[in-house]
Amino acid sequence: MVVSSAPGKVYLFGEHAVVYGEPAVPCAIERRARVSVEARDDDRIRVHAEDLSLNGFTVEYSDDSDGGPDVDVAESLVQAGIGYIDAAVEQARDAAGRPDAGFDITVESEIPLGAGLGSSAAVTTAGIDAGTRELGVELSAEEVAERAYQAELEVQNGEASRADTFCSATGGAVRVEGDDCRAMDAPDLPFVIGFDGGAGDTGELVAGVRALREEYDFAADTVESIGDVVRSGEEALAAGDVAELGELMNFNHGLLEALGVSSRSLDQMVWAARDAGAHGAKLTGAGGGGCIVALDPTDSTQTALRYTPGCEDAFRAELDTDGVRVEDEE
Ligand SMILES: Nc1ncnc2c1ncn2[C@@H]1O[C@H](COP(=O)(O)OP(=O)(O)O)[C@@H](O)[C@H]1O
Ligand SMILES: C[C@@](O)(CCOP(=O)(O)O)CC(=O)O
Ligand SMILES: [Mg+2]
Repeated sequence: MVVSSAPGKVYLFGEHAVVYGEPAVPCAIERRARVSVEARDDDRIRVHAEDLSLNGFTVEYSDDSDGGPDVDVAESLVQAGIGYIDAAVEQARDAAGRPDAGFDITVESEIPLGAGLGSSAAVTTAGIDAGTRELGVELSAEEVAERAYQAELEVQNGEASRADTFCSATGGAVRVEGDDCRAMDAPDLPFVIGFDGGAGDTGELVAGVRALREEYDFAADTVESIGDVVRSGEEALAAGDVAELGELMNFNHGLLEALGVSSRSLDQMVWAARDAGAHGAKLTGAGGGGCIVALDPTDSTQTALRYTPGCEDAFRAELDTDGVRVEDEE
């Protein structure tokens, strides 16, 4: 049995635009998904995922009953929910040259699902690491990142960047531009996260931006402008200029808003953070609902968010310099 864990992330800058080759800077945070994998004697997969509830049903997914998954919801919903785990299993089988390997899998996560904190990348990355180790294969963080990217690409219908998976695999702050992924020096940043309790569908939101970009030249220009904001953000990061970083985060949020991926509750939380004196605030991840990230070294933003309509939870997040790692091996 092997347990591996991998961190979630916030985007300081660049989500969505990164899908079209612009640079992005995600930062791993100390909230992890843990995946435990135990090889079976047969070729079956059994998944226990406490946090994955579909229409209120907790998922206990197994492919060993003739009637399909062992839950009381439509199979298509289960497949959508379980897609990342399935894709991680395929990657682990492929890496070990064991196409028929069966596993019992348990997923536990501190990362809200579909909220822009990269739960899918963390689960996929930890799953591939634990699955390959259980089969006696040890991959480097970069190899896990590559396979996790292929898995996300498959589940998200060919629409994914390397940003989430590389960040989750290596930890720290990273810079991703197309296939070029590298670690970045970053000062300790005072992240505050606001969560509206909701979720957005990454695949659908990415498809929406693609459609806008194809329909309007100014939407394509907006995507390129996000790239310009990221390049300025890199300079501010190198200079440790937190006030400038905040300004640029505000700008980045405005451009994402223009691309239609914000929501009323995300905007309310962004404004509450700015009113409370945060250096800046923006949505993180695909949007549609979920989380915002603000920079504030004081408690003001967290307190203000707690009283903001639409905000369900507000918490601080520390940069996690650790990427994917083994927690337990028997
Ligand atoms: N704890 C978990 N257990 C099982 N699957 C999970 C878990 N967390 C995330 N996932 C998978 O990731 C999907 C959410 O990913 P996504 O829409 O990309 O949002 P995000 O990556 O921002 O959290 C879920 O629908 C599910 O398939
Ligand atoms: C919108 C996007 O840039 C980030 C999605 O992040 P998340 O899955 O919402 O955490 C898509 C991608 O980079 O694959
Ligand atoms: Mg995701």
